[in-house]
Amino acid sequence: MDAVSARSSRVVILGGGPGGYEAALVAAHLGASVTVVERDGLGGAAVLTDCVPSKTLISTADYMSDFETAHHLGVHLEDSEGDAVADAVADLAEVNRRVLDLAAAQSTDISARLAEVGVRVVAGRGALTSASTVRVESGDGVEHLETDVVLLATGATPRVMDTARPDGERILTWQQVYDLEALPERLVVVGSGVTGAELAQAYLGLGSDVVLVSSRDRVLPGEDPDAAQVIEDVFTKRGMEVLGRSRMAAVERTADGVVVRLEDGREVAGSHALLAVGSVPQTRGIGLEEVGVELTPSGHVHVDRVSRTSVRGVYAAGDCTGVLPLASVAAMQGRIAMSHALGDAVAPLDLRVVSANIFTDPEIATVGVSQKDVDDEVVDAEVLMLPLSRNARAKMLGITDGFVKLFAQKGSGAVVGGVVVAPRASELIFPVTLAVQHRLNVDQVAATFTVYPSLSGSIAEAARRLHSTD
Ligand SMILES: Cc1cc2nc3c(=O)[nH]c(=O)nc-3n(C[C@H](O)[C@H](O)[C@H](O)COP(=O)(O)OP(=O)(O)OC[C@H]3O[C@@H](n4cnc5c(N)ncnc54)[C@H](O)[C@@H]3O)c2cc1C
Ligand SMILES: NC(=O)c1ccc[n+]([C@@H]2O[C@H](COP(=O)([O-])OP(=O)(O)OC[C@H]3O[C@@H](n4cnc5c(N)ncnc54)[C@H](O)[C@@H]3O)[C@@H](O)[C@H]2O)c1
Repeated sequence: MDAVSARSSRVVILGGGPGGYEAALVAAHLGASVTVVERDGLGGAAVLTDCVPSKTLISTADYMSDFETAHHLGVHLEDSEGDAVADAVADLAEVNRRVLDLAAAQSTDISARLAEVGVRVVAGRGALTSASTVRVESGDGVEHLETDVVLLATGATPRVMDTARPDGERILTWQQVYDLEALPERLVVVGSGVTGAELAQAYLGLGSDVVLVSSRDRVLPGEDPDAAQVIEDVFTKRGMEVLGRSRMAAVERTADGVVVRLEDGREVAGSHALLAVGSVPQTRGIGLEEVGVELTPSGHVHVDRVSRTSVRGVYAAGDCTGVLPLASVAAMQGRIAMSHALGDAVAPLDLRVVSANIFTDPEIATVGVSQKDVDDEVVDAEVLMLPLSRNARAKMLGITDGFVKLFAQKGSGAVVGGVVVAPRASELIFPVTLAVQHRLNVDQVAATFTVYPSLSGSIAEAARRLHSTD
């Protein structure tokens, strides 16, 4: 499609999360007439209930943990009488108000940006009636939108088990915790994936007693094993009870709280339970199968690397595709879809260069190939891991847990991946991402100046130690 036809094209996007709204911006920029149909609010689950709220909550928990480590740096907190102050106290109602206000403000900013570029937003639930017609049900009735291009960006929703039904009061999904007025006394978090690990540590930092029910051998299965070990050690060191190899069978209300029944018969009592047992894509009941859009056995929309579905003119992006459930990937898939559909230059999605971060304390940031790829001999790489405890800046900052790990291709020395476990690892991973994306070798990274003293000095040092003398 040339630029003229892009200008006369109509695009309808189902879902206003990062997959949907980033695509809308690109399509509007290319001159298309764009409508976003959104059921719950612009920004999607990412902004309203998942990514943004959890990271805002974690910011408060991180701030609180600084008080705990203050004495290591020679700081003692006293009240006006000169008596030692034992604890900082989080007012959860206030914290949650801040979380929800910030999410709402972010959603408003997205609305303003879409309005600025002329995108029409329809509040309602959309469904396909053909590859070129979308039916929208809203408070105002039913509308049928004719279109040339459809983008499905309907996201995912928390998985609910029949034996553990959330009630919004004591048994909660991660989307329901922001209505709590007081801190749970004893929170049982079920599921030790990224969502469970991040929120378990957040509530521990805020002052709850936390039990983490993990069905696997260790927390954060699927992540770098060295990084996951550091995080599990930090969890237990700070007083979290981690129950490994413990699969939840059911969660029930009791007179004054909840009981989590494990498959092996054990019971874990708590004041509240937080279910973090995964998500399901929102792809059912919206006409996809009827129109011929192919779904995978898990219910995700099957897409190729330019976000095409099995039906011409219908694209999909984000968590409904299950490609890699990250806001950044959803946004990239959405942008790629629109560039492809509207005839602009486009490079297919490249997952090898996605950087991701787990917002525990310390954070875990990763990019490129993984330890598993190396162990499984998918990639022939040298691995170098450098603990941060020997870094001068880390000592000054009181950082005891964490490391930098680099993967360098044997022979060429090209940096093909890395892991950083550190406070603000999300910021520190960027130089490694640059190296991976632009195929810099370890000598190029090592020869780049770093500030002294700095945590990033350990990245250059790791590269230096990977220098090959063959
Ligand atoms: C607790 C948690 C924390 C996370 N933290 C991070 C993080 O720190 N960084 C990161 O990169 N990723 C994070 N993620 C992942 C990230 O939130 C998702 O990858 C992202 O939301 C996917 O965006 P999306 O556009 O596909 O879908 P969503 O953000 O889910 O948006 C989809 C939207 O579509 C709407 N919708 C659905 N069906 C219809 C319909 N039929 N008609 C109209 N509208 C519809 C929904 O109402 C929703 O608003 C986190 C996830 C969770 C669960
Ligand atoms: N910081 C971030 O970027 C961030 C944060 C949260 C989520 N995410 C994205 O969302 C994806 C999904 O993460 P998630 O943690 O929500 O889901 P997940 O599916 O990765 O983890 C769910 C965990 O619950 C466990 N589980 C399932 N049933 C159980 C049971 N009955 N008892 C005990 N444990 C049980 C599973 O074994 C699994 O480890 C991540 O891979 C990531 O891409 C990203």
